Amino acid sequence: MFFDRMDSNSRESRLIIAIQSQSAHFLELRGVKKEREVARKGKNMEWLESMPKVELHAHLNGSIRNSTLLELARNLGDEGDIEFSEVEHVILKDDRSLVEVFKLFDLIHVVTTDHEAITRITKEVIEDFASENVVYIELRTTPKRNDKIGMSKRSYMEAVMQGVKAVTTVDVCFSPQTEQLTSSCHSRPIHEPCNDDLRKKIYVRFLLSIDRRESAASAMETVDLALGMREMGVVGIDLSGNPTKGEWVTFIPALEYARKQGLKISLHCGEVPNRTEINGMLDFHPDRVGHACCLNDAEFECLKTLKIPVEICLTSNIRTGTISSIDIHHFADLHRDKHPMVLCTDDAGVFSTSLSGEYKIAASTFGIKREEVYRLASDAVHFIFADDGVKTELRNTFMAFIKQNLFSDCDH
Ligand SMILES: CC(C)=CCNc1ncnc2c1ncn2[C@@H]1O[C@H](COP(=O)(O)O)[C@@H](O)[C@H]1O
Ligand SMILES: [Zn+2]
Repeated sequence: MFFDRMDSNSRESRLIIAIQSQSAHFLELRGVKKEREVARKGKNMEWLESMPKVELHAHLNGSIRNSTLLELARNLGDEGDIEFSEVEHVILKDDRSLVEVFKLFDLIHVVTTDHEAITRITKEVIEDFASENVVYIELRTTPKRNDKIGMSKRSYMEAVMQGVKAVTTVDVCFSPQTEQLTSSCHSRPIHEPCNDDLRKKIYVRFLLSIDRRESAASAMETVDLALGMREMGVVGIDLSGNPTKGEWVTFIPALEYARKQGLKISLHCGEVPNRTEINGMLDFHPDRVGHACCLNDAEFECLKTLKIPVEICLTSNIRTGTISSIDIHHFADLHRDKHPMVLCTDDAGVFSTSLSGEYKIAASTFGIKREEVYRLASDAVHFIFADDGVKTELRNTFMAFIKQNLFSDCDH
């Protein structure tokens, strides 16, 4: 009953879906075997947990804890709003195709889209990332309107901000304005892993997402909202959603307006082999792209020439079959060419992963040495959308960590 919105409306999208589901079984088997291998190799890599990390591609609702999702669904079931037994297996299923992932998102949104739930999810997601030493995160979320419960895009975002303020287990710096004044922000160094007595600290910034199913006017509303929330840490706009729906050209006016007003732009690019769209997006020259999986040789060369930083989401790509096997992932090519890129989770809850886990997979699959992993993690600071003050502090954090861990006995 939640899946009505998932109908595929074009011949092209039906074809893509058919191809992907045909190969899904084979890929799943291959994927599971590979994942086990990677987990075995990555066993002694706890140091990745304590390494400071920067997360630049995390969808708020995709990062929800499984336990929270189940609890919220059960509550709605108790109130008679949904049939819990119908949705439980959808939540608990582990391997999902691209189509199934978007079905799950529709379900997640039914369960999470009220102010209280959004506040809770935001708080938990920030705490979870901070607990694995993520020191800077750009969380992205799609502001939603639901007239039935009096939710506007603005009140949705206010609920998100309440969640940021509700975090108690770590220090959160989220507003460029108040950061200058708050003693716990710029004046105090970020938690050093060798000193567990210090409270952890995390910088939080937001990208507002435009869902590909939205209209041009609705996208413009999101951009206006983002512009009005810059003092609350909104730094950019993301275009995301089911890549077989909608057309990216619909959103060009809103994205151009956002850019003109000083917001940064990240686009989900090349999740499916849509040549016109991939080329259009590269021509637009966004500040970053997510995924960049289905680029042909010429497009890949163009990406490299333009030096557009790529948000790489290994587990997401493998789980959804966007990339058939981890060892042919374009991470290796980009890494070899020193192309700007950053490892990210995409949807840590939906894909049961973590940022440390993504580094673990990259290090063990592609044989990257510890010093090189440190470089990869610290280079991410170049591509963040926050201001230079934050960049400087993050650079110092990484330098201190690397010094301590390469030249001392602090045991990790
Ligand atoms: C199947 C597949 C390739 C998934 C992985 N990558 C994704 N691609 C495009 N949009 C996404 C992806 N993961 C999450 N989203 C977007 O983020 C939303 C969830 O977070 P939020 O409600 O914006 O807080 C989803 O509904 C979707 O619009
Ligand atoms: Zn994404």
